[in-house]
Amino acid sequence: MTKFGVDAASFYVPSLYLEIKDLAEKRGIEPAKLEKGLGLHKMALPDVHEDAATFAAEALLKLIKDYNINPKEISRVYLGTESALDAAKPTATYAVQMVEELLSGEFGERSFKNCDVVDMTFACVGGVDALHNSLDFVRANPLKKAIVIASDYAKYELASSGEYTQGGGAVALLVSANPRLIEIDNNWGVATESVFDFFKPRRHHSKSELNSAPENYPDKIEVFTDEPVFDGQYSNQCYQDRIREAYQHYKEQTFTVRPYEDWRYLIFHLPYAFHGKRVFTEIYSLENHLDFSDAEKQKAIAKSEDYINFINEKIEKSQRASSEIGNMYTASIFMALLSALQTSFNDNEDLTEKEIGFLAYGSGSKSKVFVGKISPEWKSVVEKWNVFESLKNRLAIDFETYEKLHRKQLDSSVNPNYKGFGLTRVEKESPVLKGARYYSYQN
Ligand SMILES: CC(=O)CC(=O)SCCNC(=O)CCNC(=O)[C@H](O)C(C)(C)COP(=O)(O)OP(=O)(O)OC[C@H]1O[C@@H](n2cnc3c(N)ncnc32)[C@H](O)[C@@H]1OP(=O)(O)O
Repeated sequence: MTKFGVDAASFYVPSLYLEIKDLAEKRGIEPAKLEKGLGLHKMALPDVHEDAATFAAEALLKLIKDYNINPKEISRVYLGTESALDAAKPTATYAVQMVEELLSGEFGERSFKNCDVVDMTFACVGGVDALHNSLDFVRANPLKKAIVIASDYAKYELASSGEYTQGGGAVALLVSANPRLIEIDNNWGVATESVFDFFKPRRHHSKSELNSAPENYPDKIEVFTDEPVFDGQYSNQCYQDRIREAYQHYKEQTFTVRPYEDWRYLIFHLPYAFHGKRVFTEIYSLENHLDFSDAEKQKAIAKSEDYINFINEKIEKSQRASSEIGNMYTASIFMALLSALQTSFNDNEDLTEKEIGFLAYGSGSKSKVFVGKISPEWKSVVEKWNVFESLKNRLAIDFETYEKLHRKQLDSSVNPNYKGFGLTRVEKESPVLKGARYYSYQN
């Protein structure tokens, strides 16, 4: 029987970061809470010229180059994002155009001309929705290939309780038959409930509240902001509830008992590095008939030797990249996979035929639980990544620069050696092009 899944993968993380201890010091937070309590070390930040479209374009370009893909062979580019730049024109169109123009010498003009391009939005689970959809597509059309991109900038209000869980970047996946990285099984546990744990409504702002309102804006305007309305502890609870329900749904469909025991890695959506291990205690307790009825008992389970051994074996390696990057919203779950596989690769572990369990979550809210099996050729895909080496080649910025970047008060790139895709201009004058975004590539 033909197998379907992820044939290749690439990622992009912006070159700037802020040390979490610098943020902790300025905000009067104990660094140990962030480092040892939540697993945070560095927070990736977009430079002045970067956004979710340039992140996506960088990951797409890398995928095409590293795995010798001809864009004309790609039938779909589906982008999961909750950092869309426009409420009508998909961010994916900007990313595809950037790559098309850069590669026109090699592949001719409009190499994605016959490609179906669209964005999918459901908070952090939108990338998994794009993957699910693209897998259905290749299962129905086994000779065709799709690219899924997950790209986001996780931005929170300055000095809010979300500020230390910021981050950003993108992951791109090639989806096809006979995949070289991981085959994805077609059983999906799903759980949905409409809640307000984290969302980005249209909000009324007065001009003075906005960092970058143009001169001629009316005093009260309605805008999408890139900073969410959220309730942190409630969002943790919604995440825990949805993954429990989706995991249960997965079990009902697959007639499995304690499936997580067969999974080499548990790959979670990670809003911060330690989130997966903090919330999985409930499923672990249910599966092992442990008393989870009050906070004290829950703490005891989290601190038990059995649970700590379980984390060290099945979760810890997936957290490592997150500690260095922070939240990537839609891309976080895929980066957790890259982190685990890169670590196994570096440790010379043979993962062939090993099962990987995925527990995805998007606020608002939905979870999907699904399983993959590592392909025999997985190392030929992973050898292109160098996840941890590439994260070492970034530039630390100071707290003052971070605040200015956040407030959009800077005009030129912070990284003096910046190269790659960048926003060059947003049209302000022409009535028929007002708001149009123009990008270029800097060598
Ligand atoms: C947004 C998405 O991407 C979608 C989702 O996943 S929703 C779920 C996550 N929600 C978010 O990320 C929303 C934005 N972020 C936030 O709201 C908040 O940053 C947060 C909810 C993630 C964390 O909230 P918080 O109140 O700062 O932290 P809190 O939940 O109390 O946890 C602190 C941890 O540090 C530990 N800690 C505190 N001080 C410590 C110290 N000195 N040394 C070691 N550990 C310490 C605490 O014990 C606690 O860990 P345990 O519960 O495991 O013991």
